[in-house]
Amino acid sequence: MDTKIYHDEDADLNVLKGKKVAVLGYGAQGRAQALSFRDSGFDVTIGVRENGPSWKKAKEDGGMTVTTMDKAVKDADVVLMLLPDETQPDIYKEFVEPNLKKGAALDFAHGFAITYKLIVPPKDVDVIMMAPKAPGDAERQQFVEGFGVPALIAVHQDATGNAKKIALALAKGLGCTRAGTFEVDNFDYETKSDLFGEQAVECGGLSKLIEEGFQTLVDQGFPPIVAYFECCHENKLIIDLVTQGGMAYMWNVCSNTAKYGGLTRRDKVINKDSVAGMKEIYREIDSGEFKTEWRQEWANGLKNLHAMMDDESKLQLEKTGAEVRALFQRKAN
Ligand SMILES: NC(=O)C1=CN([C@@H]2O[C@H](COP(=O)(O)OP(=O)(O)OC[C@H]3O[C@@H](n4cnc5c(N)ncnc54)[C@H](O)[C@@H]3O)[C@@H](O)[C@H]2O)C=CC1
Ligand SMILES: CC(=O)[C@](C)(O)C(=O)O
Ligand SMILES: [Mg+2]
Ligand SMILES: [Mg+2]
Repeated sequence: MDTKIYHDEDADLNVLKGKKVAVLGYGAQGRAQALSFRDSGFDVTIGVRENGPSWKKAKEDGGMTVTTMDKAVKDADVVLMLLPDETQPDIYKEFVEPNLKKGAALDFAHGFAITYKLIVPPKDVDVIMMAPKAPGDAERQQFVEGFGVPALIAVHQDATGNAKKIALALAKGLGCTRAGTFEVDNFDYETKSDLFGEQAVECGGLSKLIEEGFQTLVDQGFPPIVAYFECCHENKLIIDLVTQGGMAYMWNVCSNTAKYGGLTRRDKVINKDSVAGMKEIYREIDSGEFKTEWRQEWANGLKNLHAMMDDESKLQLEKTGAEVRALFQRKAN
C-alpha cells in the first residue's frame, strides 16, 4: 500500500483564512501547535480551564484569544482536541458536543477517542486527524528553526468535502508539510501504531532497556556516572546516526568491536520472548483490552500511573542523570 506524501505545495494556508481555529488544551501538543498556527497567521483561540496554569501560559504567550472551552468551540470552524486522551470523552460531552457548529472540523492529534468510539461526532461535521510524529517541544523547535516534523493525516468523516484540505492546512501551519505529511486510510493506522510504538519501543521498551542496562553495570560495581554515560547519555548520539543514515550507517560509524559484539549478542536481550511480548502488546491494543484498562485507570484517578511515575523518579539513574545535567550546565555557563 503506497502512502501518499504531501509537501508545502500540496497544502494551502488560505483554506483557514478568516476561519476560527480553536485549540482545546495547552499542553505538549496544544501549546506547540497553537503557537505555530499563530505564527502561520491563523486566528487562534485557546480553550482551557479559566485561570488555570494553561490559561496563564497562553495569556503570557500572547497573540491568541484565551477563553473557556465552551466559548472557544462556539462558532469555531476547526476544533482541535489537544487534551489528554483520557479526558477527551468527558470534555467532548460537556463542552464540545453542545457547541460544535454544523460544518465545523473536529481534529485530533491521536486517534484514540475515535478508534475506540469514545467520541462519536455528529454526521454534519468533518472529523480529521493531524498527528505530528514527535513530542510537542521538538515540533515547535523545528517549526521555529524553519523546518518541521513529519505528520500523519487521516479523514474519518468528510461532511463538507473540505476535510482533507483542512487537515493539510493544519499540517502546513505546523510546518509538517516541509518534512512530509503522510495520509493514512483511517484513524486506526495512527492510533494502533502510536500506542504500539510508545509502549513497545520508544517509551516503554527503551526506558526499560536503559534502566536495566544501567543497573547491570552498577550492580557490577561500576561508578553510576560511567554506567549512565554508557547506557543512557550516549543513546541520543547513536540514534542520531541511525536518523542520519540508517542502521548500516550507524554500524559503519561504530567500531568493528561494537559491530561484532552488538550483532552477536543483541539476541540475548531482544529475543523471541521479547518479540512474543511485542505481539502481546499489539494484541491488547488491537482487541481494545488496553483501551479498557486505560479507561479503568482514569476512572480510578490514575493511582497506578502516579505510583509508577513516583518509582521512576526514585531510580538511581535519575539521580545520576541530574548530576550529569548539572555538570553540563556548568560547561554551558
Ligand atoms: N505529548 C505529545 O507530544 C504528543 C501527544 N499527542 C496527542 O495529543 C493530545 C494531547 O496530548 P498532550 O499534549 O500530551 O496533553 P498534555 O497532558 O500535555 O496537556 C493537555 C492539556 O490539556 C488541558 N487539560 C489537562 N487535563 C484537563 C482536564 N481534566 N480538563 C480540562 N483540560 C485539561 C491542560 O491545558 C493541559 O495542559 C493527545 O491526544 C495525545 O495522545 C500526539 C503526539 C505527541
Ligand atoms: C510523543 C509521542 O508521539 C507519543 C510518545 O506518542 C505520545 O506522547 O503519546
Ligand atoms: Mg507518538
Ligand atoms: Mg502517543
